[in-house]
Amino acid sequence: MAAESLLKMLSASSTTSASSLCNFNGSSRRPFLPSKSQRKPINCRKLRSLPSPSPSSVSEFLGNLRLSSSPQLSILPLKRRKQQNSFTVFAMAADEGKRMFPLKDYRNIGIMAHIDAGKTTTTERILYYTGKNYKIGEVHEGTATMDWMEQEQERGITITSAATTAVWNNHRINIIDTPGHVDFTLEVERALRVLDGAICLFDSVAGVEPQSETVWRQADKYGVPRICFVNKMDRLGANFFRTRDMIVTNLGAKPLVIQIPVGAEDNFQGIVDLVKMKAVIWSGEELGAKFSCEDIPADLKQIAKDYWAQMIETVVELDDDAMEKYLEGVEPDEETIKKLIRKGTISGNFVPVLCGSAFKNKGVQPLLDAVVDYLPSPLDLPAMKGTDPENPEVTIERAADDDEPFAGLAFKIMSDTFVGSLTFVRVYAGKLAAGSYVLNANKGKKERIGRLLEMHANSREDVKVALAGDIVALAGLKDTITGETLCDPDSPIVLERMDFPDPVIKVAIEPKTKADVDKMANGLIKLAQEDPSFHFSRDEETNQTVIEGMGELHLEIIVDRLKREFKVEANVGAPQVNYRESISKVAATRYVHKKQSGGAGQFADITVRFEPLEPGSGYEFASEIKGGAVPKEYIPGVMKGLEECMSNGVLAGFPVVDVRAALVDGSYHDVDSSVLAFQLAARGAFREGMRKAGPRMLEPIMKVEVVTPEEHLGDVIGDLNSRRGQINTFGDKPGGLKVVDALVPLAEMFQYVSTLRGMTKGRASYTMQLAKFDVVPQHIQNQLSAKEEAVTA
Ligand SMILES: Nc1nc2c(ncn2[C@@H]2O[C@H](COP(=O)(O)OP(=O)(O)OP(=O)(O)O)[C@@H](O)[C@H]2O)c(=O)[nH]1
Repeated sequence: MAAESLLKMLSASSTTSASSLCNFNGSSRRPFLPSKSQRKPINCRKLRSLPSPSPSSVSEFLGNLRLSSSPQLSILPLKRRKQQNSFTVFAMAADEGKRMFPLKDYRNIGIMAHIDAGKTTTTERILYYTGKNYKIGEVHEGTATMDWMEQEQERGITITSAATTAVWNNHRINIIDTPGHVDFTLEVERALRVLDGAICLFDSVAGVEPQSETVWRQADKYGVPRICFVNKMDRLGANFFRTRDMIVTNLGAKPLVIQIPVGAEDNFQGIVDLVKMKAVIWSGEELGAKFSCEDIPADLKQIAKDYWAQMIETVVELDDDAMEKYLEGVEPDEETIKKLIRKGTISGNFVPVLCGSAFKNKGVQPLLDAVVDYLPSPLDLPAMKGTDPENPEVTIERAADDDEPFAGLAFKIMSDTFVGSLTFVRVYAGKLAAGSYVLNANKGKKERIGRLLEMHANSREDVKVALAGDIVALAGLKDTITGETLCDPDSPIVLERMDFPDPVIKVAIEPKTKADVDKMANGLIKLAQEDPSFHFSRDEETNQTVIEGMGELHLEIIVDRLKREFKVEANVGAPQVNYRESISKVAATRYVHKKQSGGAGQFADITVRFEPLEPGSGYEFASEIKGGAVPKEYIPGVMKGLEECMSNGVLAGFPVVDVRAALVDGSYHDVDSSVLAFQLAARGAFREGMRKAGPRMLEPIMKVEVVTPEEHLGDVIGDLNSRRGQINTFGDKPGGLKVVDALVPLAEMFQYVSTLRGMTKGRASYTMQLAKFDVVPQHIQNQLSAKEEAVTA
């Protein structure tokens, strides 16, 4: 929101319904005071009197005004006239490029959860309590301006945007969006790549669910420090302690219980804060409901003591001094406990566990306090690593510091109604200025930064400069796609790339009319730019366009977006599995490419050894030539020839994976040899060598979890067996439900949703995710090869 419009809005307001929300940290939320050198008064308005300017309501009112505005602005109370019950407010803006929030007060976080665990509800509550975006709307009831209406309209977008900024206790919290559905695992992956810490949300009835396990492992992979929030404590069947146990058994993690619930289900009232050894009890369920800090209820005193002791014994282990004192009978004070919880969380020793009910507005403020207290700032994490684009062997580091050369990572591209397409960038080091040129280090191309936008809870704002630690959306980039590095052209660096999973499913798609042909091509290019797990290509044999993605839902959404956003009507074929091809043994082959048909001849002689690699290794090429048997200048020809073939296996034309090809020997002719001749020889060597190396087909195997009422259990299992499923475990879920875990080939899972619905009268549900690639049974491999032969004949 522009500073001027914020001030207009402020001066239009006369009262606010300040509820006396006590600050959980004990102190009131004091407005943030920038240092003198950072201040640049842009305007000043005197606000009229507050109805009851008690210290807490004044402080909260000011906090609300400030928090709902941009973090670039600060609202400062300068004068409070006791007799007149009024005070004066200044709005201040930091100079462009100067920090309002020191980097140590930044938190870049994501909220990760299984579908329906309450991520959206919790995020909404966080935005409410940090920005009071809805309250501000109420303040202006009746005085709404067109400006405000526009903001309101935009709110839907900003809330669903890839990142939004909020402020809590003088800390800037950037919240990065992560979806719950497994087809969009990639979205979670790329969010994890750029965030510094995460809240893992669990449904206290269901406990740790399959998608929570997946995102947990992803967070492990990126070493992301986490805190857990056991949500939905108000639901029938809520069980905090069972969820805590599942964090141990299902995730193999070490939970540190720092809160226990007061009551559960209908009677859920609040929490016991074990750090303070106080109960926090909410008096209502509505947004902004009051809470009070009280003594721990008598029936919880013992259990609170036990968990307190567990917590203390765990944290003092991190500090010799604290441990020694504790052994001597001196309990650590609150500050020390918090410091040690923070240390252990950031180093991954344990995960603090909290609880609440986002829906009933209980537990959200302490959760925000925990984000500030325990999750890391960019300064707590190691410097970002990258490589020199000219020399990938050379590692370069960029510390989180405004004075370092600029380096940022594009982690999401999103179409936007207002500015076309937005590229979300995490700035790791240095400064990024609107209107400047940066280098796309992956492509070696310069890009001009048109606009820089900061997304807030209820607004978006043009900023001139983004600083280390910021997450901003850039408008106007032409060539940059997700996962690429933008950097200072004078100090190039390629940051560690994100891993993008390869698509596992594909469908043919055909424009309905000629008019749709160009529109479809344009739409597909844009969608593939946004989403690296979506690919499209032209199948030369069938002359069809093929789109590939992570699941049926993923592709359904792509087709739907083509229709809605790009106005393309298309016919869509049946989904097919993206098989892979690999080999089972080592084989070497010699291939001589020789042609003498008048004019210059062609000669290349190579020996290539093909070796199977570990699953997930992809394809590798190596030259083991000694003594110049194949001159250096011809080796790229061999590499290219082999690489071309790797997308087209010898069995049924599927991509080849987990293979190492080593050029081990060869010979050449002074006149007739050329790069092209070696390229053609490599193709011949591939065809022959792969056949000798025991080629085999691999298929995606899904981990499927079905939750069903007991009476349909038999049908569900019988059906999974008929789909080549391998049942792994059975279990119980609250409410008399049974849970079945199985591994089933993706090829057998198309349209499973409707079969399951029919079989159980809509009472069962399932989730599935890619578990591994496995060898296709011989009879199915034969069928697929025969099909391929028929197409190519
Ligand atoms: N009883 C109860 N219901 C909740 C709570 N939090 C969320 N819900 C409800 O659970 C359902 C799912 O909540 P969402 O916030 O949409 O969950 P989500 O994790 O964002 O879901 P996806 O975006 O689909 O992954 C909604 O009906 C919410 O009202 C809670 O604390 N208690």
